Amino acid sequence: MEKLRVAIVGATGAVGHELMKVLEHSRLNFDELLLYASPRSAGKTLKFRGQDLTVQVTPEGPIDADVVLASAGGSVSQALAHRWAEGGAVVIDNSSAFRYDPQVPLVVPEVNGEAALSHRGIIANPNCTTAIAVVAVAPIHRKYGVRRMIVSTYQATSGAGQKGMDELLTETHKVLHGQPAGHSEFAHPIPFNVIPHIDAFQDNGYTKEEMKVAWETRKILGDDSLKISCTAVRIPTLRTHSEAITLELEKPATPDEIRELLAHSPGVEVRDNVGEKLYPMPLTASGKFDVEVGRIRESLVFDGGIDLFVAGDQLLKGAALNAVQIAEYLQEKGALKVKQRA
Ligand SMILES: NC(=O)C1=CN([C@@H]2O[C@H](COP(=O)(O)OP(=O)(O)OC[C@H]3O[C@@H](n4cnc5c(N)ncnc54)[C@H](OP(=O)(O)O)[C@@H]3O)[C@@H](O)[C@H]2O)C=CC1
Ligand SMILES: N[C@@H](CC(=O)OP(=O)(O)O)C(=O)O
Repeated sequence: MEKLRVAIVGATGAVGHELMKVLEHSRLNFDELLLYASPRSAGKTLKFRGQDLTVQVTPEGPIDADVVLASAGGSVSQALAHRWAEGGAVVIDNSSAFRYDPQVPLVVPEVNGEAALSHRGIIANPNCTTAIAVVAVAPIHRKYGVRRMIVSTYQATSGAGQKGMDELLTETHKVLHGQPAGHSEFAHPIPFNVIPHIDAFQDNGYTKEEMKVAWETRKILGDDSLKISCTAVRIPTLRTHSEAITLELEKPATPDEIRELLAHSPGVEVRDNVGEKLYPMPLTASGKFDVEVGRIRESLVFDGGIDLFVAGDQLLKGAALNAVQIAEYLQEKGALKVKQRA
C-alpha cells in the first residue's frame, strides 16, 4: 500500500502552526508527517492527531517526502527548495522566493488550480494580501473584466510571523503600564498606531509588499494589462488582513449583481448587510477558511465600478490553508506521486 508522506519545513513558526492545524482536518489522504525547523527547535515535540512528533533540523539535501510544505522564509527556500525537490517531492513554498519565476506556478486553487499541474517540482503560494484579494476579485474579473484596481490594506501583526504577534502584545502591555513602546519587527512602535510601511521601499516609492500585490495578482489572473495600485498598512491586530478594494470594470455591474456573483463563488462568504451592522472584520474572519466580503457598493469614482471590503485570515487563506488546498487539488487530479520506500 502506497503511503503519502508530508513534510513541513518551518513547523514551529506562525504559518507552520496553522499548517499542522489545517492538516489535522484536511481531506488530503496522507499517512505520515515530518516536521522540520532550525537547529534552535530540534528535539521539540509538537502534537499532531494525538501523537507527539519530534521536530528535526531541516535537511540541506533531498527530503524523503512526497509533499514539502515550506514556511521557513525566503532565504531558506531559495537555498534549499530545489534540493528538497530533487528526491521527487513537490515543494509548495509559502515564501516569495520563486513567485516571479515564469517556470514556477503561482496558485490559488479556486482561481487557477490547473496551473499547479504544470509544476516542475516547486509551486509558489502567493503573498497573503494578494491571495485574499484574488479570491474576491477573480470572479468579478472573469465576468465583468477588471481594468483598474486600487487597494488599501489593514494588515495584522502576524503577517510578520510569531515575533510580530509577540511584539504587539509585549509593547501594548508596556504602554498600558506607563512605559514607552519599543519596536524591532516593525519600523515604529505598533501599539495604538498604524504604519504605512510593510517590507522595503522600492525606487518607485511603493513598498515591496505593495508591488507584490500588483505583480502577483497579474500572474494569478493571467492578465498583464491589469493596472493595480496598493497602499499596505500594518495595524495593531493579531491576525487577519483586511483590504478596501476599488474596481474599475469593463462591463458595468450593480452591487446586487456582484453580491449574487460572490455568493456563488468558492472561498467567499458574503457578509454584507449594513442595516444589521454586518460587514467583514478581523474579529469575525479570524479562524475562518472563507474570505469575508462586504460593503459592496457602487463606486463614486468609476462609472459602473465597484467598491468592496474584504477580510481574510492571512495565516489560513494567505498561507497554510492555500498550501494544503494546492496539495489536495494535486491529489484529487491524480497528480501527487507517492515514492516507493523500503
Ligand atoms: N505570516 C504570514 O502571514 C505569512 C507568511 N508567509 C511566509 O511564510 C514563511 C514563514 O512565515 P512565518 O511562519 O510567519 O514566520 P515565523 O518567523 O513565525 O516562523 C519561521 C519558521 O521558519 C523556521 N526557520 C527559520 N530559520 C530557519 C532555518 N535557517 N532553517 C530551517 N528553518 C528555519 C523557524 O524555525 P525556529 O522556530 O526553529 O526558528 C520557524 O519554524 C515566510 O516565508 C513568510 O514570508 C506567507 C504568507 C503569510
Ligand atoms: N508580508 C506579509 C506577510 C508575508 O510573509 O508575506 P510574503 O510571503 O509575501 O513575504 C505581511 O507582513 O503581512
